[in-house]
Amino acid sequence: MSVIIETSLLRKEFTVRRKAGRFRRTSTTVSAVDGVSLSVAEGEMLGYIGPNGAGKSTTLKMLTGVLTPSGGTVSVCGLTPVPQRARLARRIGVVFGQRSQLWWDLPLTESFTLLRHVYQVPAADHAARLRYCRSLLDLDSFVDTPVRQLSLGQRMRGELTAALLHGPSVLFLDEPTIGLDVLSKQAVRAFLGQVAERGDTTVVLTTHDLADIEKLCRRLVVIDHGHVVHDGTLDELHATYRSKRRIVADLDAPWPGRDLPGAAVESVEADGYRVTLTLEGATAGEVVARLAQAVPLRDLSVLEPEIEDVVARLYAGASSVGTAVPGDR
Ligand SMILES: Nc1ncnc2c1ncn2[C@@H]1O[C@H](COP(=O)(O)OP(=O)(O)OP(=O)(O)O)[C@@H](O)[C@H]1O
Repeated sequence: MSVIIETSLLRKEFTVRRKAGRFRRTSTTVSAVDGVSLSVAEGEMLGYIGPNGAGKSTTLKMLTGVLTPSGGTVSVCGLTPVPQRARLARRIGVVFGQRSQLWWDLPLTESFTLLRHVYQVPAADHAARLRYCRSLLDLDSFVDTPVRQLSLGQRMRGELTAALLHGPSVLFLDEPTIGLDVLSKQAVRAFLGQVAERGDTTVVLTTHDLADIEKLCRRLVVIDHGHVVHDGTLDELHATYRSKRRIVADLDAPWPGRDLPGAAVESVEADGYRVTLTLEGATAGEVVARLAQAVPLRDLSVLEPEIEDVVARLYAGASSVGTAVPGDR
């Protein structure tokens, strides 16, 4: 697989000037992106996440040629984004939550036709891509409605179509599911899942909705204070942070307060009739068998580690040490 996005020690600093008294101004430098080195292979779907102000949007803006880096190198589709922005625009599609590429007063169909002319897409290619998006994103019921009358979910489906009509090699999505209702979220995720499966478009996705990541992205890059603090699969993230499976058991007698080999008692609730155990080295089956010997069981469930939990711990750890080294935790 060849590399389609590559950054090396990418940096962006902003100078912020503030009034300090009547005539004086002070200026401070904000380091928004501080040495990000990334390599994304063709066809990959990459989740790019981090807490507020971590540097995600600034990175995307440098990758799409909107912002000039302060240092380091960046290459997308073999092009340097800022000086080659016009050529890059033909190779990438962009959906940024705040900005629309649709014409507000026109129906979606007309925006799509205008975009065909902007990008000079051959009619047959345009028609094939539009057919694909119309059916997968279920656009038919609102494709003739002016954009300003669409719901947020409908508009987002239109935005995704608009971003794909010129057949980009890379799609940049900034918070594509933010504020969407459940059905639209599902539609957008299912569609992106299809795009990933086809494997001909590389996708970089930022989101605060970790379910997006869980459903779509095998690889996850976490950024905090401008630094990459994790780059790997979700499973690796769980392994690094030693995420544990848990067993919640409802009991027919109060918990006798015993040690169970291979598990740690996390909490005892409901007057001793509910116990939560964290698996430590033993399988769920082994622990359930030992539990059943210790006390009569009424009901139990095994909980998989929550991505929210592990990411919250990662953010907390990263923030407290500036540049986190997960292995040190
Ligand atoms: N134009 C700008 N001028 C000054 N500071 C900026 C500018 N743009 C971003 N910043 C600062 O750079 C840092 C990174 O911002 P960025 O928008 O990239 O974060 P983010 O991870 O996208 O956050 P969010 O999830 O809140 O959108 C923040 O401290 C932000 O205040």
